Amino acid sequence: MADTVRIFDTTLRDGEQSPGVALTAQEKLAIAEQLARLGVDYLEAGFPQASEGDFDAVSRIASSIQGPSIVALARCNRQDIERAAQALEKAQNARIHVFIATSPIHMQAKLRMSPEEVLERIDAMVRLAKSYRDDVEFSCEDATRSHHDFLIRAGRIAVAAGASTLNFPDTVGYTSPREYFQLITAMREAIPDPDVILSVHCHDDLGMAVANTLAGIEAGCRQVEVAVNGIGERAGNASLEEVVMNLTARQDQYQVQHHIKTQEIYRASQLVSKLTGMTVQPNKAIVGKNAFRHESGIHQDGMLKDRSTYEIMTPETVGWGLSRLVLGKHSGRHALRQRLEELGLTATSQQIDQIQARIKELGELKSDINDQDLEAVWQEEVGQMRRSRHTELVAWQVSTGSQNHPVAYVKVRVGQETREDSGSGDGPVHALFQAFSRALALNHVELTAYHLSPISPGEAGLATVQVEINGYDCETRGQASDSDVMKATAIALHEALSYLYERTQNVVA
Ligand SMILES: CC(=O)SCCNC(=O)CCNC(=O)[C@H](O)C(C)(C)COP(=O)(O)OP(=O)(O)OC[C@H]1O[C@@H](n2cnc3c(N)ncnc32)[C@H](O)[C@@H]1OP(=O)(O)O
Ligand SMILES: CC(C)C(=O)C(=O)O
Repeated sequence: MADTVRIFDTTLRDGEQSPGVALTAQEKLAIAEQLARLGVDYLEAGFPQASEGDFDAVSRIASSIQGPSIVALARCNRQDIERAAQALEKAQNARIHVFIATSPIHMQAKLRMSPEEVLERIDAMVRLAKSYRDDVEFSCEDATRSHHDFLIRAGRIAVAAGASTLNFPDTVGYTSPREYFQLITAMREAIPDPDVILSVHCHDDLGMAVANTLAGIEAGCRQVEVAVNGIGERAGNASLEEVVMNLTARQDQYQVQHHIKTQEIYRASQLVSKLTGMTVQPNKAIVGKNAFRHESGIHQDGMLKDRSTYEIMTPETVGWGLSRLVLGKHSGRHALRQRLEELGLTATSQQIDQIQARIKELGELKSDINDQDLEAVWQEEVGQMRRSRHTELVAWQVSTGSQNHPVAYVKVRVGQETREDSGSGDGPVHALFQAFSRALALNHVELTAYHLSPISPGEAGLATVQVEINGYDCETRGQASDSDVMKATAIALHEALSYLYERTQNVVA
């Protein structure tokens, strides 16, 4: 184990701190399931004290996800730690992650605490966390702008109080590989206990997060905190896929093992991108659309003669799965099942029928159904984005143009009853929203956000629509993918509003 680096994924905590990203508990569960398939050792599910939604998401992940140890973040105060412990109650394996800043600027300007007060707080709060969970991690926020002597004192106190992992974050993405190597080396010399794991958590403000993380490993860190697609606060965190593939492709250099099933990387990247709405740049290492594409003649010639002339790893290693079966409207159930299996997705016979019907509809519009399309359909028919089955969308219609005000008509089935209604609005989305609200007799609802993202930019693929609706003391979301943007909009609106309808009728658990 000494030479195994633990992968601590913080996509759902620091990743969700990306400006503009807010995931529902259901979306977090879908990502958590994929992270478990990916094989992360630690899954930081959130910061329970931050909101009821965060608490709920951490609790749901803690009670349903098997495999990784589930982590909850807490400041060095009693309420945060108790809330984290409560959220983790049902987890088989769990860790409380306690942090406080140790740099002069953070202690003086932000915490307004003296260094001695900070040390006392670490001692008391790590002990408190330890009283709830055996596994406690302590992080010195802004470690790379902290004095080494102070970090050593803080680290020793945390270990004496029960922490078994010490994390030294480069919170503001300020350090360099050489400097970070020196910092971690100094910590390892001062705290040589092999049972205490040293950890890195690097931000990308100067584009150095992955390089600094690797320097930390070279200096002896055996835990890395990373996020899928490198998302996170400001410029983001070190990207999971880049760190892991460095360790894999450059085994000769780093000589450490990890537990990641690299074939699950691409799917994790796609899911996170889709649910967060943060698109992956085409030239992004490992998971960008162009990462394994070769354009120029000399490269293509080399590739045809021997792939290793221009590929230091194969796309299959990270799950790009070069599809050997082209899916389309003529595809049968066997081909669908096989491709789903290749993608690691399971479905019952009945679900395969539903997926096939959707694929045939899509195949009428698009000749080449790609894996993203298939996964989007799978998510909606089988996965965590499964549609509500309590109310059914029977029909919808929207009319708009330069000469007429946008109007919409909808027909929904609620139990045995069929309801029809219409609405008008400033635009077609608003008109549909009004029509659904009326049909479901929801008087106090507001459409607060509408996001549209093409899954395959530039291609005739599926567009994903996400809507957010407030009402009845609840904030809910709907999401749907279709090649017809208005159809996706109608399905997403119906999804979110029927959830609210079910709440008002107390059908939702
Ligand atoms: C580096 C990181 O990524 S740290 C994690 C960042 N993540 C988040 O902030 C999650 C989202 N945050 C939130 O929802 C809110 O900030 C909450 C619920 C946590 C706190 O909200 P509020 O009580 O309104 O406080 P606010 O955020 O304005 O200020 C933070 C307070 O925590 C204190 N604090 C900050 N870090 C710590 C810490 N590690 N330990 C103890 N206290 C801390 C600050 O000094 C400030 O205290 P003050 O109110 O006495 O001045
Ligand atoms: C809470 C810690 C680990 C953090 O996110 C940071 O310092 O960036």
